[in-house]
Amino acid sequence: MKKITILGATGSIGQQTVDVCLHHQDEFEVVAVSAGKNIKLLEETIKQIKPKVVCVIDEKDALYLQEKYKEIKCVYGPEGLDYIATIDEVDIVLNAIVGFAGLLPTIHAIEAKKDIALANKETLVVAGYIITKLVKENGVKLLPVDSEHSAIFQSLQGNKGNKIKRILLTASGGSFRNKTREELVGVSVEDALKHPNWSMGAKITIDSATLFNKGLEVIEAKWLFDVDYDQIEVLIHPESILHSAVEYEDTSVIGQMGTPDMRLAIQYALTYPKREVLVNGESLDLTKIGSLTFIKPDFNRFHALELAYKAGKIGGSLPCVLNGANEMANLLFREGKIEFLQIEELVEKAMNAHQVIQDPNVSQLLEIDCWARDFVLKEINK
Ligand SMILES: NC(=O)C1=CN([C@@H]2O[C@H](COP(=O)(O)OP(=O)(O)OC[C@H]3O[C@@H](n4cnc5c(N)ncnc54)[C@H](OP(=O)(O)O)[C@@H]3O)[C@@H](O)[C@H]2O)C=CC1
Ligand SMILES: CC(=O)[C@@H](O)[C@H](O)COP(=O)(O)O
Ligand SMILES: [Mn+2]
Repeated sequence: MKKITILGATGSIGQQTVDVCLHHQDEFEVVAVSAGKNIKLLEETIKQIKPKVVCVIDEKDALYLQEKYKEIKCVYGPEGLDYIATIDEVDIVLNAIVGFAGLLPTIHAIEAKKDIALANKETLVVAGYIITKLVKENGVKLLPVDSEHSAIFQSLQGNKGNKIKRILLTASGGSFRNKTREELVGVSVEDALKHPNWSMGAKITIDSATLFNKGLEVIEAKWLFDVDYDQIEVLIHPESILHSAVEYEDTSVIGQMGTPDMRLAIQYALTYPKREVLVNGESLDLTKIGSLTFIKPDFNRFHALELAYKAGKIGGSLPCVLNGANEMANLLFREGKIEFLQIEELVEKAMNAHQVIQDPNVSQLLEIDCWARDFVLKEINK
């Protein structure tokens, strides 16, 4: 029986993880779950999976839950997250928290020698050099959940010792993939939230539309697979069927295809190296799809992608600035306070205003993240 903590259990990935675990109750026991503020969904989740421990953001929610569910231990805040990320009996922590908030629990879980199934890509973007070092030192597994990185990971199986020539990282192009840059002026939040192929949380859906999601994934791939940035090629692939691929030295390209269903990537991270039945999984019918399209992204149209390559190549504290500024700008757009194209403008301004620090430690990263968010807020209030 594998014992699991799910961080961010009330989110899109979190709920799909719950679904996977419910379908494999003979194999997985969910010991602990965390939520943010969605207490109603957390209560439904508690009834389904009966965890021993739950964590929420606010003390008042923890007190409410503790009163109602006396058999469960209810904790809260950053200390609560650290607690459930490090419970003795837990084998693997699936981190599906959105944003920078996922960093510290990942670090603490690794230090407590837990394997990590990582959906929270922001962890690797801001602290890839710290995380990969900790993973080695603590002898734990870091298993990708992000669909592209799961595809790459799957394409690497059976090829130990063979050098990667290139990674082909596919991108749907997001909600506005058919619009020119001029047509992006004045686009609505509602339209930006309509992803063509995936149903996901709001932040990542906006990131897909700006292509910051793909930019974050480029940096995520660099750390997960130990490649140089010029070995990572992004391809716009509107059908989202080839989830990514690896080219080897002999020019053979091995990829992973499937219908867009995150439960596969989640399940593979939890059952690796075994493959199991994906309950209600839809088989891919290539004859229905007919043809697959691949287009080289134009950096002028998808400027966010260019910014992410720049941040990744310069490295140090710059990816943390890109991430923090993007998180704030993404939120301001969703709140109707800025225009869509201002997201990348604000991120670029923050990057330009920042004095890069090489190898920042965790407390420096916390400060830099705050600085980048404040910078964006000050810019829009000028
Ligand atoms: N959704 C997808 O298909 C994919 C997502 N990912 C990545 O997975 C991560 C999660 O994405 P997704 O599931 O879409 O996001 P959601 O917004 O749907 O869920 C986020 C989860 O994190 C919780 N949360 C939010 N803020 C905090 C905080 N400050 N402290 C603690 N918990 C918090 C939320 O709680 P609550 O809602 O209760 O407030 C919720 O449980 C992201 O990093 C994303 O990039 C990667 C690939 C695909
Ligand atoms: C499902 C998943 O992994 C997302 O990160 C997805 O990749 C988003 O689609 P885009 O390719 O549009 O960014
Ligand atoms: Mn992805």
